[in-house]
Amino acid sequence: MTLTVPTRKPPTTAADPVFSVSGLWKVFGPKPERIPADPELATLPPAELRARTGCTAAVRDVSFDVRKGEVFVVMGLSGSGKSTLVRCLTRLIEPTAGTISIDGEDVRAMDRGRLRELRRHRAAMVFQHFGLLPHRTVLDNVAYGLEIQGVGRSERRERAAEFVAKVGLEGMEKRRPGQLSGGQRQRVGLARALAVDPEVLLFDEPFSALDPLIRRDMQDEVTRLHREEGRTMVFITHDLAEALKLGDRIALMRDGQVVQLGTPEEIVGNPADDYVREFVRDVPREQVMTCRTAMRPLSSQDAETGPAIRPEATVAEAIEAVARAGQPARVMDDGRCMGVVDHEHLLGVVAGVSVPPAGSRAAGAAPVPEEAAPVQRGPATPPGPRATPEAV
Ligand SMILES: Nc1ncnc2c1ncn2[C@@H]1O[C@H](COP(=O)(O)OP(=O)(O)OP(=O)(O)O)[C@@H](O)[C@H]1O
Repeated sequence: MTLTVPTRKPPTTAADPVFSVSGLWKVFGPKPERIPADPELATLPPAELRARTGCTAAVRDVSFDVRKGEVFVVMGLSGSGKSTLVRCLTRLIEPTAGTISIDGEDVRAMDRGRLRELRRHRAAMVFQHFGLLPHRTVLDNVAYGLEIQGVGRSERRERAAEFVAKVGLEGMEKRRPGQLSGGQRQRVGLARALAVDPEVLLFDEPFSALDPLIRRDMQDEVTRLHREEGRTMVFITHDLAEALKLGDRIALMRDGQVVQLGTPEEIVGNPADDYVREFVRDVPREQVMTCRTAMRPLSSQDAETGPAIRPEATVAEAIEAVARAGQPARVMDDGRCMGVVDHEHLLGVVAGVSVPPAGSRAAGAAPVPEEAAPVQRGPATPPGPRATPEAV
């Protein structure tokens, strides 16, 4: 797996939730309400639940917050419940049980008018097939969402032109969707969603139909827009590399449940169970783990000199700095030395083993494996995408 993860942002710490979801269920099938209400049925494995009740629990007792300004990725294999979960947020699918709020307002209590307002102004969905209007120009397609909102013609054309430029389509305003490539059409859809200035953008696998190069371009575009605008985004994907690249936090789903919710670094560095461990086993750890995790405390034997590196720099960047300098790097935050990254600890992160702090063990002693069982790196059948051997 090749990952082009830029230096990570510091983790989002703002507690402000935009969406707040608690105990959410969506059950498809006859008399769905009885499933969450009955402790015995609620805990049946999916196949048994289907056999006994004819129901599928697409979302099972899920709770999470989406924080202001973060990219929150919902990730999982096909059928794990990602689309159902995200559609429940704006009630494009009606939840069976649980609570959802946006900025503290109860979404399940909203009437039709309020729901329409929610979907048009506050939480716009960007679909895989953008549904562009074929007979309208690029500019008019982008202006369409504003037209629905009742914005006047000259203002909406002005705003649309601004967003056409923002997604890199300047000069193509007069073309029709049929005269654009797949990637350009995606950009039009993105501009249309951005133009209505929603508080949250919900992306449903928007790039999965694109070829890999255009896909990478679009991922970079989303990263850039997010950096420039700080807009809250919920992003569905089944692609682990995409999740790690875009997500501030990732909710990893399996059979309707969130099996782990955390930063990419938490998920790769500290998988919650064997399923997650298997999922992330081929991730190039040095591109996800940061100096914050790899550093050891400063010791009295450390030299006063050496390169300085930020805590959120990736281990890959630290390896380069340490290799160039030929000595450990100091992890600096606001002029303060938080610790040191040396070649031993950096290698420990890459190998997936934890190395005790300098001075706490005899020289030459072996590093301590993270798990009791030896770390296995041989081929297996992971549930997620495979890495190419040369990329690992
Ligand atoms: N309308 C429906 N009626 C019955 N079952 C449904 C319905 N919609 C979804 N499901 C089932 O709910 C489960 C979750 O589906 P969902 O589409 O949310 O998964 P997903 O993770 O988004 O999958 P994909 O990546 O393939 O889109 C699946 O088992 C699916 O078959």
